[in-house]
Amino acid sequence: MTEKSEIKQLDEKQIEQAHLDDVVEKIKTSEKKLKEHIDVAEEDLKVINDAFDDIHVGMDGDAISMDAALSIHAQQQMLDERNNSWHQSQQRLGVLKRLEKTPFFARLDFQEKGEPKKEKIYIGLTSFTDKADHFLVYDWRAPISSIYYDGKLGDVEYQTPDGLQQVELFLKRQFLVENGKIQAYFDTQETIGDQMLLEVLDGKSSTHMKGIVKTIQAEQNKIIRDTKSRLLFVQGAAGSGKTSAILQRIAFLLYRYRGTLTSSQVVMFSPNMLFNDYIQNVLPEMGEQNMVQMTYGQYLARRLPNISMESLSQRFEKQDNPANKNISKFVSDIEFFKILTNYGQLLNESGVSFKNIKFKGNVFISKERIAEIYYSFGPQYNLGNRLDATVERLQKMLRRKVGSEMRSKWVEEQIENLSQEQLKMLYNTADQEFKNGDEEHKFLARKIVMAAMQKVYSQITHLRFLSVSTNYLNFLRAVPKITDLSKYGITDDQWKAYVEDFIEMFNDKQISMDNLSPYLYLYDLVTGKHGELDMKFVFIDEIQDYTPFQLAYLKYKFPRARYTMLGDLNQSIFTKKNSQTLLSEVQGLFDPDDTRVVQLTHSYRSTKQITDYTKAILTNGQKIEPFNRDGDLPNVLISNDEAQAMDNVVEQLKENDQRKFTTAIITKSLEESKCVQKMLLEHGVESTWIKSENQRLATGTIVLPSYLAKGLEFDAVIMWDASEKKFDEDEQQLVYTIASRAMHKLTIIAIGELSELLQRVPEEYYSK
Ligand SMILES: Nc1ncnc2c1ncn2[C@@H]1O[C@H](COP(=O)(O)OP(=O)(O)OP(=O)(O)O)[C@@H](O)[C@H]1O
Repeated sequence: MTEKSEIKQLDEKQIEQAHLDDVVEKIKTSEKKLKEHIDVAEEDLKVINDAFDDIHVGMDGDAISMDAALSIHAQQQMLDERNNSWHQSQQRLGVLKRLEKTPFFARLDFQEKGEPKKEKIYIGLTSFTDKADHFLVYDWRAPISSIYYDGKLGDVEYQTPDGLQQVELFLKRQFLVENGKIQAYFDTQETIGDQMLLEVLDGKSSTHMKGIVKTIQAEQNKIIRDTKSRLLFVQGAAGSGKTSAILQRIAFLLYRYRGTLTSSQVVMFSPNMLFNDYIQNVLPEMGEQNMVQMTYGQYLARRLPNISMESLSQRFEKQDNPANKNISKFVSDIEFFKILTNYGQLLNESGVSFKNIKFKGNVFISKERIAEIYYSFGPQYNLGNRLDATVERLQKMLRRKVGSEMRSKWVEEQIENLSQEQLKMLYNTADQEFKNGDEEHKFLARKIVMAAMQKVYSQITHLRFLSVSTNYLNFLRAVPKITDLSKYGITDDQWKAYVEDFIEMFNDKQISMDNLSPYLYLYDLVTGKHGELDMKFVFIDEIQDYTPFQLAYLKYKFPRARYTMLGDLNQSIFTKKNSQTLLSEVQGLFDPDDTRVVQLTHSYRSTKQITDYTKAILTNGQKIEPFNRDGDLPNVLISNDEAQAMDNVVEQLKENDQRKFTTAIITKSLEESKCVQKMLLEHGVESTWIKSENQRLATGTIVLPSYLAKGLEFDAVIMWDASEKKFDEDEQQLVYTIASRAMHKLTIIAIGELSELLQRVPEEYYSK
């Protein structure tokens, strides 16, 4: 830089700083007003609450006058309103506090086509006005802000709710602001300058994910602002910012559809609960509420509270023989979903199984009778209303039985044996009078029968007469008759064994992941449950670990939602699926005109050296472009035995600690992670063993199995035991997933010979 331009920069920086100071002042004024507002609201709340207490005190006994009831209602309404307003003000105050530290991170100078004047705007985390329509800061999600993320200088356009708008862009300036001070600024020609991104990416990892508003890349911006697609399918390399982008997308949607979309209408399915914890701060930091968040397993499991399903580690460590693999593939595919859907239609004519309804140990309404009733309704009925009509009929039958049951022996006996205490309980009032003994007898008999029948009544309403498991079993048994299993490389005997397996597990109150979704789908079909119509956006992260059946089922459960599915077909660690087929199967569920597929190819997480190395692990992977950030070559440490390998780990940890890197030691299995943590302790090294997804990430060194590392990242990763024969050829994607968690430093530990999967990485990509 010449001396002159340096001075110019200095002046310019001072001018920008003065402007920033001015904005901060105004933000502070606004905060002050808001605080006053909050104080008043709190005072009001206190007054209303006190008044509430007075009303309660004024009530005598449990009888409550109409006036009091009305008054309570009015107070409650007021309370709710004030509470809401208090809550909103608090939230806004939180956002302003953050804005105060970094009021804006970018400036745009432009002129709209057809407008006489040039404009200058600043962009920040949220909009800020000091008077009506006078924007000192524009929200990063405002339509105009879009050109900051994807426009070059010159003629550019951006999408507004009314259509495309054209502008000429003269200046795009980025600011690095810390605690209200501009540290540096860059004027960039293209999209977000690499310089700024480099600053951000060079930072350290943490136990919680960070937002990326300041440096959203053009390719990510497309995903974030998409409002058209019914299915937005994002394939992105490890570390390409898929998760980051969708969290920004959720924030964008909540902004764009403010007033019609609430955070409870957005659901995100994530790979495990550890990951949920990892990302939970991103939205609140942008002043938005978190969406509904769960794992697919959790979503299903809550419907079968008494049955335990396969855990992540069981799923991961299951050793499948070839026959099981074929069956697993068959029951996971769309074809199987269709078979089940068609089977559901056949059930409208015959085949649904029921259980006897019992009363006092005897069959009260037999299953055959129930089936007769169920199929007595004409073909215009579907499964759902057929069941409703049956319930109604059964309840009617129950009511009709009351009379005859009242005359039965057990009732007689019970009345005779009633104690005074019990009698009192049965009477409506303590001094209830009857015309004669007969009337009293009848009264008591009815009471007793009704009480006993209440249980049956609720069994009927809760559909206990429907045998869900038998119906599922019937279906499984019918499969060989419906389709030719040999087409899928499955013999009849193998299928029989699969069915037997289901029975055995079910008797043990367990169900496999393969059976779980079809089981619930059949249940939904029979009970006629339609999905959750109110859900507007569904996000599915790590899509490669879902089966097509599961995705089809989710689509059935959220029929009106728009879907964003993201994944890295290079990281299928559960399904080991051929990536392209998954994509085409998913696309088959949606209208092609409403589908958009986006590829993110740049990998931001890791240094160029690490990305080059991990990329070389994949033999036929998706496209990956490293981001040009410099670091060490990955180091591969090969030792003769376990003790030496452990020494290597300890040495590496020391070095990482010195460089202030947080290290994760990632092992293949859960068992190994346990051993490693124990051995570390024997060496006097403290670490946290993450053994279940219900834990939280800890600071300091952690040890965890591969399948829990999904979606996470760490300054440094030590891959424990990439020895020969440790990984099968089809576990390439698993090795890739482990290695690609590293941001700044990757170390591979092996004993004896290095795994074949890593031997093919060219030598120039690592140091030995
Ligand atoms: N535009 C960006 N600006 C700054 N940092 C970014 C950007 N995009 C991604 N990153 C960073 O890159 C890292 C990886 O992002 P993220 O975890 O979202 O990727 P991913 O595609 O979900 O990865 P994976 O599939 O490996 O789990 C994170 O540290 C994230 O903050």
